[in-house]
Amino acid sequence: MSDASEAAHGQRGDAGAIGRGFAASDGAVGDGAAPVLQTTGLSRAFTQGGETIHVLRGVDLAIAPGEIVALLGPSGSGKSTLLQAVGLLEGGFEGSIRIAGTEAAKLDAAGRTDVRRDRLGFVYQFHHLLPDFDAMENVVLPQLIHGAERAAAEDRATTLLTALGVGHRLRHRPAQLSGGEQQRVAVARALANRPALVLADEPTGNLDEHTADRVLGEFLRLVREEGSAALVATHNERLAAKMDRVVRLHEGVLT
Ligand SMILES: Nc1ncnc2c1ncn2[C@@H]1O[C@H](COP(=O)(O)OP(=O)(O)OP(=O)(O)O)[C@@H](O)[C@H]1O
Repeated sequence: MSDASEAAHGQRGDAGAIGRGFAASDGAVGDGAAPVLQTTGLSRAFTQGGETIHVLRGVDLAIAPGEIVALLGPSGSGKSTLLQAVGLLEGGFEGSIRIAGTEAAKLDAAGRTDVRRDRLGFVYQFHHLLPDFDAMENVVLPQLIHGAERAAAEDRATTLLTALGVGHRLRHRPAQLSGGEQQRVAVARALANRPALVLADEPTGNLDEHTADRVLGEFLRLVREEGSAALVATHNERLAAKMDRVVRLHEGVLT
């Protein structure tokens, strides 16, 4: 995937071909009862300056289709590390990650890119929108990369951006949008290709409390309407309580 298309998806990671259909699977895809995400014994350690930190120490997590799960934990507890692992953005972990039935360990770089593009949506604390493109194009581009026709992609972008309350800002570039508006565009982009699972890392962390509440409320409503599942890392207990389930990272495992 080119830098531009990675950025269009709001993701980073290893390279792979654009426009190839997602085919790799070893089982549960299409089975509505199967988890969209299942990690088993997921572990990750970092060695720095001779010291090894065991950040994840056997994380077992299953998320059902359409389920919205809050991932809580203090700073440094490993929330971002967990999201990067399940987003197939980082290697170096042990254990199993299955996304819609596909075992990540069995995928090569191109296969991981396909899963990210076809199954996952990403929202970060900072929007990572393409600065030279307006709101509409930021939501259209990932759909074009995914193989959509431009007219259909523009219709969907307009629908999503309007549902998020930024339908009057379609032709504004990111720098011409407020922080809350930028995050709403990032949410629309994450949902554009109807991902099975949205991974959100402090999606409202850079917004004031009032705006964070509104954007998170709109994010949750839209994710529910779209039928996607979500794993949302946050420090905020109050925001976490609005989700279907709360899991907590403590000393490398979920409690
Ligand atoms: N590439 C890396 N090399 C070395 N250590 C790392 C690396 N990435 C993360 N860590 C360490 O792993 C631990 C967990 O980091 P992580 O960013 O996952 O925490 P977090 O819960 O998301 O924190 P925050 O809420 O502050 O964003 C931290 O102690 C961090 O220093």
